[in-house]
Amino acid sequence: MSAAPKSNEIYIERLNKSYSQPSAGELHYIIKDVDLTVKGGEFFVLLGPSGCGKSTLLSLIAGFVSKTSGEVRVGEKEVVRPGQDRAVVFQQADSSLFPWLTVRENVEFGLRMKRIPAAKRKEISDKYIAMVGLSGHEGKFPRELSGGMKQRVQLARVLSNDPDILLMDEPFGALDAMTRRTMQRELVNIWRSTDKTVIFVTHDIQEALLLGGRIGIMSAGPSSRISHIYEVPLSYPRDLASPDFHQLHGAIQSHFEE
Ligand SMILES: Nc1ncnc2c1ncn2[C@@H]1O[C@H](COP(=O)(O)OP(=O)(O)OP(=O)(O)O)[C@@H](O)[C@H]1O
Repeated sequence: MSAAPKSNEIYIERLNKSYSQPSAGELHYIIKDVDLTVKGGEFFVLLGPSGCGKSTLLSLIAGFVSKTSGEVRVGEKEVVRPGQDRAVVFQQADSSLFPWLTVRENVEFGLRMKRIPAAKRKEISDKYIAMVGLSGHEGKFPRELSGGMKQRVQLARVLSNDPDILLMDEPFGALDAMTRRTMQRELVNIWRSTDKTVIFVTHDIQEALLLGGRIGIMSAGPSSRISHIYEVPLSYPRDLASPDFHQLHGAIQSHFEE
């Protein structure tokens, strides 16, 4: 008898998403026949050119958009709507933080909704605010924070809700290079200290190689699919200057030059 699927595993089978094109009156496939299994606790990167359908695939897993056909399951459950088991981190923290709430109030928002008592809320928010390096900034409002700090608040809020799965859509795309590197390091540390499954969308090969245990290459759309999956046999923290890193970078780059 096979074991039941873990609640933080993601199964995608023959997944299609199409929109009808008003002019042609025919179906326009954004993604077509996508098959993917992401194991529990895995850090999986979706890499592809702009407009290929990465965000669409992530939104299908999040339950924000409905599929045209095929299957998306988390553990044994079919995804039909957003759920507390899956949290999404977007590129722009501005659109997800409440401007009238402080850092701590933003981080505790979901806990308050779940009616967690104040002392427990504080314990949890303290932990994640410290984890993302924002201790001492608890009383500030989003307008008083830099872009990188706002992104950390978003991450702390998502983590404090303790989702099994983190869906991240180019979360560091708007940050300057130095902050981005810091956030990448912190994310890897956080992921390694938990059992969370991460799906991370990017179009940056270097970022994919710094973070991912596996990297799924999405072909250019329309009718995009995952054309190749790379295993990344490099230990963390990844060394940008190592020959293995360089060699994998070149191999992945070649997919986008064909
Ligand atoms: N609601 C919609 N109706 C019609 N087409 C859509 C809709 N949403 C997305 N698309 C199209 O789907 C395609 C994929 O978009 P998506 O945002 O998933 O790509 P992406 O790979 O995440 O791009 P980027 O890296 O630029 O963010 C694009 O051609 C986009 O125009």
